[in-house]
Amino acid sequence: MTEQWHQLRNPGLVPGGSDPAIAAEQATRLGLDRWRELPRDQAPPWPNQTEVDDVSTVLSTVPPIVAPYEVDTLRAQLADVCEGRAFLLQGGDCAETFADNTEAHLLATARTLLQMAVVLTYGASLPVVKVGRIAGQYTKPRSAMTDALGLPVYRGDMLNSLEANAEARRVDPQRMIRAYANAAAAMNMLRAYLSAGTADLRAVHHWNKDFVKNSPAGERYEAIGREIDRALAFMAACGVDDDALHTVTMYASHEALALEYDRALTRINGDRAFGLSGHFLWIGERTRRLDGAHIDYISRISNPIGVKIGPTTSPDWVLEACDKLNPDNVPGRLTLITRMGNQKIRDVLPPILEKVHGAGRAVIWQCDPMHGNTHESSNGYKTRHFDRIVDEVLGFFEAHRAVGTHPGGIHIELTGEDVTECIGGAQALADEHLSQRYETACDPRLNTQQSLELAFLVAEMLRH
Ligand SMILES: O=C[C@H](O)[C@H](O)COP(=O)(O)O
Ligand SMILES: C=C(OP(=O)(O)O)C(=O)O
Ligand SMILES: [Mn+2]
Repeated sequence: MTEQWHQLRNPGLVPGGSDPAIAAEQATRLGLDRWRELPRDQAPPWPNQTEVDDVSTVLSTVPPIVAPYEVDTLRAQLADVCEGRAFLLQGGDCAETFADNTEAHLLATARTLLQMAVVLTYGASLPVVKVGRIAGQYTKPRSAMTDALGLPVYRGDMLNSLEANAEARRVDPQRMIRAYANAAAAMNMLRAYLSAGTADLRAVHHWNKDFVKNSPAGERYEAIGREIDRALAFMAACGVDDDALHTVTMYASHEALALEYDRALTRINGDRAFGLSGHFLWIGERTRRLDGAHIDYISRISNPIGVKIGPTTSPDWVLEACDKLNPDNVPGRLTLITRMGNQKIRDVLPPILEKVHGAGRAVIWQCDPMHGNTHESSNGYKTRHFDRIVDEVLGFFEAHRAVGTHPGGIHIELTGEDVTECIGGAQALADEHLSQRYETACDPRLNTQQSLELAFLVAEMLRH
């Protein structure tokens, strides 16, 4: 067993790793707390700093949610995405909640992602790296500080409660402990199920065949379904019975917004810091100022990281972000998640791609077709139209084709349940259906059928 193996799997065994004085000195050297002095958008209105510090102390000694070697493995797989040899599928709830952190909900999300991944693998003829918005997606940046009732806005279960009264909306530091416990339990369950045959490729394809059979738009997807069938039969005939067909790795990601939480779950390994609250952490559109706290924190951890970029992003800003977040130009380190809106992507994205590609920067380009396409329905629901979502992905592919860059992946808000939150799709959901099952704690998600339909459409785009 090599020294390196030991260090990666046993952070506590790193010489000095469990000594608080040495850990503090290393943290200072790595600048892990510099963010505390910087401007910070969307800072939680903590009622009591002493309580935040006490909770942080507790979280700084617990076993982390993920392990450093997993984080490094994901970074290596994302290097393949960056270099055009793989595709990245990321998805899950906009806001996970403690109440919905159930076996059924987690498995439904995982199952939907796996179903989408099989279709995309076939469409791209490339491996698909699977990352959930899962096991820790418990914070939300908001556009307004109060809601329609005049109450302090809901900021995600890690910070306050969705319940509509002033006391529930008070930000409570103890919720970080509950978030940790929920994330740890979710990660534990996912690891167990996904390594135990639940994710068997044939079973997943079988679920997809059910979708094709039952979807009103099934005919359109039948051809791809049949081709996958043939490919599986061919592999079986050749005697391929690899572990890869039976087990799956799903990585966990969330927005790094409550920096106290992510910092407390940061561990030092050798001379590197790892944010071990999740494998992949991203910074949102509302908190990406380059001189701000969020960008500073994330610049100092070794994880693969993402930054959302909206329609006002300039090519120069992106180059500066690359300098700051990936100065060594390591492939797989930085994912830029474009969320421009279907009406803007074709204008805003190409000049960014040209500049960044021209400068030789290693970047994964991922399309979030959700956050630029939100509107209010005629009956007052926050919703998204399936056609606009598909059109933004199409615009993303067109831009990459024109510039010659790799459309690396998609980032989707979805659930494996039959909710009615986004309109359109083969089920033809319309405004009047939204009230039937509108369950999201924040943004509208694609339901199972809409998610699979999107996967089939993206597979078609990948093939042509
Ligand atoms: O998930 C993203 C943001 O948190 C969300 O879109 C903000 O929603 P709001 O505009 O309702 O605050
Ligand atoms: C907050 C989110 O997105 P954005 O930062 O792109 O608005 C999100 O992904 O839920
Ligand atoms: Mn969202």
